[in-house]
This record gives sequence, structure tokens and C-alpha cells, in this order.
Amino acid sequence: MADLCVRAPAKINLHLEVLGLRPDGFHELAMVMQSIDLADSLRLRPTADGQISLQCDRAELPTDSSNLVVKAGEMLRARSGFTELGAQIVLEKRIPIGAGLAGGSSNGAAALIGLNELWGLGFKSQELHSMAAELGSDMPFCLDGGTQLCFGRGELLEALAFNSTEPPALLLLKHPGVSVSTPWAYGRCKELRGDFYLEAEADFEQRRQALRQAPLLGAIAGNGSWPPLRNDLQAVVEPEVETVRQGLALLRQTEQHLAVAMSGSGPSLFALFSNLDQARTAHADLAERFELYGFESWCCGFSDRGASLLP
Ligand SMILES: C[C@@](CO)(OP(=O)(O)O)[C@H](O)COP(=O)(O)OP(=O)(O)OC[C@H]1O[C@@H](n2ccc(N)nc2=O)[C@H](O)[C@@H]1O
Ligand SMILES: Nc1ncnc2c1ncn2[C@@H]1O[C@H](COP(=O)(O)OP(=O)(O)O)[C@@H](O)[C@H]1O
Repeated sequence: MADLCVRAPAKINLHLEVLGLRPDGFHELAMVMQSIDLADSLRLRPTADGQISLQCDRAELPTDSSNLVVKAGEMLRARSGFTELGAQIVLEKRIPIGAGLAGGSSNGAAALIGLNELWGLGFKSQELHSMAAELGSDMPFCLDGGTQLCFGRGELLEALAFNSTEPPALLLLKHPGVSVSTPWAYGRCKELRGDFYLEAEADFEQRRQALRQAPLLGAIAGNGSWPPLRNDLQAVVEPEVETVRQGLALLRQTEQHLAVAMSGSGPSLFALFSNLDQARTAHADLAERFELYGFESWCCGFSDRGASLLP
């Protein structure tokens, strides 16, 4: 069988609202997530040795069961009952690690989709979503991708669609020397705001309904200008991480940006533009300053899908 290739797009958060605490200790969230055209790729080859071996071009990433690609493969094989299944996997990373872009989650989602196909297991989408939710809160989104309302821990999805002929584009910044621990960010949020967390399901539902009718959804539907973006973890991370403050200040200097925010638990930062040309112009105008402050920067478009098999 020829090698199978899978694309694993990154995501940004267009809205991240922390509602309160759940009985399982995770946070109840109301989010809008968007797949972007910055993606890792996985190449899969079947083996008969019962091993899942991973090669990766980033030395700082483990290639054992702590890598979400291997973890996803082991879960899929265990659920299938065919313990002799094996695969050789080559992971090509382009998404910055620990950046708030769900690179790991997206790789796990790509492994679920790719190995389900490679091994001919026939697991349905709902079964893959259930495995993804056990592997990480952002992984179910990474299976479907596109534009989604995400509730619960992040695994309850409601698909949205950009209703504009020309989807927005973004300028993305990340400082290579900085990463933010997601557990730390949520823990800090609880320290700072825990006394004001909502508790009742009725209050959670009221916030979900408010988000479904928020101006952001109007902008996504193509009728209305972009509102300021909300990310409750940005309010936690920004005071503690200087490069986040610097990056936000630089992005706010760009001409014609629609909005500026941190993605997820950071430290990635992005500015939205009406189209890729405007993002590229802004990138060219400030490239020297980004470099001076040590930022890596990308221009990319939105993507209407998540992890997907490449032809
Ligand atoms: C912050 C967000 C926003 O999209 O993404 P990233 O910034 O990581 O990309 C997500 O909530 C991250 O999702 P993910 O990275 O899959 O989190 P998980 O592995 O499930 O959980 C890591 C830790 O984050 C905290 N966590 C995560 C999700 C959630 N709804 N409540 C939480 O409190 C918990 O401390 C948990 O132990
Ligand atoms: N294939 C992978 N790619 C990236 N990170 C991975 C992978 N497997 C496990 N991880 C771990 O998952 C953590 C979160 O990874 P990632 O999803 O890139 O972060 P974020 O969601 O903040 O962008 C990292 O600290 C990393 O060590």
C-alpha cells in the first residue's frame, strides 16, 4: 500500500470565554475556534511488527507514547482489538509548539483519521470524536476544523460558516524562546477570577446563547464589522509575559487590522485582516520590527477544514 499523507492544520481562538469550573476539574468554556492555513503533515506507512514508530523533525518533541500522535495511534489500535497493527509515521512540524495553536492536538486528530484509514478500521466520525475528547479538549475541534462554536471542555461543537466571498487572513507572531503552559494559564485564571466563576448550568447556557447572538457571529456571517476579540486567558498571560505585551503592541501598529488578540493560552498572537494581500502588506511594513524583537511571523489564510487525508 502506498504511503498515506494527512494534513494537520493549526487553529486560533476568535473567542475564548472561561465560564466556570466543572465537576471534573476542567473549565466550562464558550469559544469560537478557526482552522488556519498553517499546518503540520504526517506520512503513514503500514508495518506488520505491531509497533507505532514516529520520526519527527523537531528534537524537542518526544517520539514515544507522550507524543499525541503515538498516543492517538495506541488508543485506536486498542479500541480496534487488532493488537498486531503497526505503522511507521513521519511528522513534519511547521506549527510552533506549546503556542496556543493546538499543534499537538491537531497532530493527534490527524493520526486518528490517518490510521483509521491506513488500517481500514472503519471507525465512524462519532467514535473518532469520542477518542479525541479523551486525548485532549481541543482535539475534537481539530478533527472537524473550519469555524466552530466550542462549548463544554471544548469538545461540544456547533459548525459556523464564513459568509464572505473573501475570507479574512491573519498575521501571526510567536517568540521562539517563549511557550506558555496551558495548565498554568487555567490555574492562574482560577486564582484571579475564581470568585466570579459562574456555577449553575442555567448561567452557562445563558452565556452560550449570548455568544450565539454576539457581534462576532455577525462578522463571521458577513454582516457587520469585527468587534474587539475576547480571550479570558489573554488577561491572565499578558501581565506575566513581556513578549506577549510587545507582540500585541506591534500588531496594533499594523494598518487596516480588523482585530488583534492572543490565541488560546498563548503565547501566539494574531492580527486579522480583510484579505491575504492586506495581511502581507502589514507583514512587509513591520517585518524588520518583528525581527528586531525576535518574533517569528507568518501570514496565512483561514482553512475550512481540520485534519484531512491528502490525495
Ligand atoms: C487553551 C486552549 C484553548 O483552545 O487551547 P491551547 O491554548 O492549548 O491551544 C484549550 O482549552 C486547551 O486544550 P488542550 O490543550 O487540549 O487541553 P487539555 O490537554 O485537555 O488540558 C490541559 C490542561 O488545561 C486545563 N484545561 C483544559 C481545558 C479546559 N476546558 N479546562 C481546563 O482547565 C486543565 O488544567 C488541563 O489539565
Ligand atoms: N505532536 C505534537 N506536537 C506538538 N506538541 C505535542 C505533540 N505531542 C505532544 N505534544 C505536547 O503537547 C503540548 C501542547 O502542544 P500544542 O498542542 O502544540 O500546544 P498548544 O495547544 O498550546 O499550541 C506541548 O507541550 C507538547 O510537549
